[in-house]
Parts: sequence; structure tokens; C-alpha cells
Amino acid sequence: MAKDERRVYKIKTMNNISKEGLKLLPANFIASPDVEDPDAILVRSADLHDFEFGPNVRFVGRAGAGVNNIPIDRCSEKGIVVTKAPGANANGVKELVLLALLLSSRDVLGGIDWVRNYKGDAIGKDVEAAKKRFAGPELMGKTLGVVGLGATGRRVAKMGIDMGMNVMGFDPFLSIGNALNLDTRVNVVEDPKALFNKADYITLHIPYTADTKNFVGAELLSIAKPGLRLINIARGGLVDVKALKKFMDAGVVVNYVVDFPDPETMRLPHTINIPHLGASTPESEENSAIMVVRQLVDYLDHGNIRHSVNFPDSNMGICNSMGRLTVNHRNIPNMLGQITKVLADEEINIANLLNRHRVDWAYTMIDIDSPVHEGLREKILNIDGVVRVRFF
Ligand SMILES: NC(=O)C1=CN([C@@H]2O[C@H](COP(=O)(O)OP(=O)(O)OC[C@H]3O[C@@H](n4cnc5c(N)ncnc54)[C@H](O)[C@@H]3O)[C@@H](O)[C@H]2O)C=CC1
Ligand SMILES: O=C(O)C(=O)COP(=O)(O)O
Repeated sequence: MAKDERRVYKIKTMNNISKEGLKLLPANFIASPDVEDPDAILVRSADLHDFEFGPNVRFVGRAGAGVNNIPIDRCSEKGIVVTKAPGANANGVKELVLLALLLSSRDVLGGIDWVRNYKGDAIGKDVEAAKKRFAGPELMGKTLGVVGLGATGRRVAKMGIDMGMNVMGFDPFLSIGNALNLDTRVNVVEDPKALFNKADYITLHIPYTADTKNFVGAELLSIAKPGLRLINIARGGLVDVKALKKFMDAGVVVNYVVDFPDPETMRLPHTINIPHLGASTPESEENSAIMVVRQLVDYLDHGNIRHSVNFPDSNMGICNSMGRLTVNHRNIPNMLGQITKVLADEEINIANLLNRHRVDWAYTMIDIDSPVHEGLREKILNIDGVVRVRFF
């Protein structure tokens, strides 16, 4: 049988992937930043847009939530499954949002700076005179607007409720799972303007895509409640910084806390730049790595897809037949007919079959009762729309 799986797999690790995840790799998986010609990639925030994927790469696992650093369309065209670790770092981000809300309210950073630079000899007395400069409002009783009620947003919303805040949320694509887990005290609105109009604090928890670029711009800021504090632990590009500066200068936005510093935000007044620390906790790093390593092993060993962002999630468990073949292909008519015809022509009996699609792409898993040979792979690969064939 022309099996091409269950050999030694080379896993290229980019960024710091937690050892707690890597130690779950079976012995035939070699993980290192330096492997040549990898079978799979584990990545966090490294930018893969200009990365050359070699012919053997079949899987990219993002040990985290945001996938804007990965060229998803290019991966799909090459039959590379891209997965992420939904919710694995959401608590870490939620806790940083709490800190951001507090830092945006109480000028603790300014106060600490003042102490650090103090040159006098009566600090105990002088703090009492200086501290009025660093005073700021409490969170309790204020209105918090949460944009995006996914894994992080819904946790942040609950935290706001627990802090005694009135919480409004906006998410037109809210999943059933997240809706069921959303605190019923969150006032979900259908228009972000309703939220900008009322909120004292707004925090963003949406993915950065072509559709969400500059989500916070002049249109929403022009109806914002004066005194707004804006928190962005999601992605820098969600906020139009030029528009933000205008509304800061006009006194509408009091301050901005962002986890993605760039040259523009570094020059912005009233801005706290955090060096992308949202998921930088041991717990988040471990959860993300463990989740994505499990996906990687299941995909390379069995062809099962979990938490993918380009191909459909598909799970046939462990193969109990003579063999399994998997086909990554376009979601176009008659693919299944053509694939099964190739098998029928070779008198190969199908024991079990799964065919799923997700937007433009589809995945077919077939357990078979007879051996396969290399010629069969070529025949299936020759079907228009097929981008990868694997034998197990
Ligand atoms: N600073 C950091 O270290 C981290 C940042 N992030 C960022 O936060 C984002 C969200 O993370 P999760 O909550 O884990 O993802 P998630 O996928 O669980 O939630 C995203 C939510 O945003 C909603 N959404 C999408 N487009 C929207 C729009 N235009 N308006 C309102 N809602 C919209 C979706 O329906 C979904 O419920 C990630 O994509 C990533 O960019 C996530 C983790 C760590
Ligand atoms: O999960 C995300 O989207 C993050 O931004 C976290 O990124 P990191 O894994 O800390 O490089």
C-alpha cells in the first residue's frame, strides 16, 4: 500500500510554542525552529504572508486566536489546512482588558512615573499634594461597550457585569455557543452606533479582516459619548488612528489603550501602548499550544480536521479499515462523484465516507477495504479542483 503517512514528521515551530504542548508530540514528530522542508508549521504571531510553503507542508496551526498573520487563501490553494485554538487564550486577554480598563481610568502609570522621577526629600508629604493629578473615575456604574462577543468578548462582558458596570454588546455574527454562554444581563444591540452613543468604555474583540479594518473611525467616533475610553487588545488595524487623534484632540476620546504599538500610536497623545501581552501568560500559552498540537497530530496521523479556518471540520476517528485516503478539494459540483468513480474503476470498496464543505473548499475522507497505489493518487490529483491527496 502506498501509504505516505506515519513516518517521521518535521514540524517547524515559529515563535515561542509552549513546551507543555510540544511534549504531547509522539516520538516520530520532530519539532524545531530549524527543520528543513517541514510537514507542518506551528506559529503564533509571526507574519507568514511572505513565507514560502514547501511542497510537504500540509498543516499550519496557529497557537492562538487571530489568523491575520497567515495567508489563508494561499494555504487553501495548496491544500494546507490552517487551524487555530479558539478560546484558549481568552481568559488571559480578559484579564489584560481588566487591567486596561483600570489603567485608562486611574492614572496609576502617571503616578508611578511621578514617584520614580521624584527628586525631593519629603515624598510622604508631597504625594498628598501631587496625587490629585492622577485621580480617575471608578468602573462601577459606568457603561462598558463590548464589540465582538466571541470567546474573549463574552468573558469581558461578564467581567464588566461583575465589576458593577452596565454592559452593552455588539456582534452581528454571534455563534449559538457564545450566545448561550453570554450573561443575560448584557444588553445586546444591533447597531454599533447604539453602543458608541452610550458607552463610557469601549473594548474591541473582533478579528482583523478586510471588513473590520478601521472599524473604529470617524463615523462611529462622531457619535461617541464625550469622555470615551477606548481599549483595543484585538488588533491595531481595527482603529483608524488618524480619526482617533482628531477625536482625542476634540476631547471626545479621553484615552486609548492598545496592545499593538506602531509608529503612529507611539506618537498619539493620551495613549497607553502595551507590547502585545494579551496572551502572554503561561496558562494561555500552554492552552493554545496543547490545543493546536492535538489538532496537528490528529490531522497528520488520521486526517481529522478540528478548528480549521479554511477547510471544514471533519472527523472519522481512527481508521479501522485497510486504509484511508483524504482529498482536499474545491467546493464545486461532482467532486465526490469523480473521486468515487476513480475508486470504483479500480474495484476499491468504500467502507466509510465523509464529505464536508466550508465556503469555497471541501474535504473528503474515505476509508477503503483494498490497498491503494501511487497511480491512484495521480488519477485523483488529476481531477480538476483537487489540491491534495493523502493516503494513510
Ligand atoms: N492581544 C492578544 O494577545 C490577543 C488578541 N486577540 C484578538 O482578538 C480577536 C478576538 O478573539 P476571540 O474572542 O478569541 O475570537 P472569537 O472568534 O471567539 O470571537 C470573535 C467575535 O467577533 C465577532 N465579529 C466578527 N466580526 C464582527 C464585526 N464586524 N462586528 C462585531 N462582531 C464581530 C464574531 O462573531 C465572534 O463572535 C482575535 O481575532 C485576535 O485578533 C485574541 C487573543 C489574544
Ligand atoms: O491569539 C492571538 O490572536 C494573539 O494575538 C496572541 O498572540 P501571541 O500568541 O501572543 O503571539
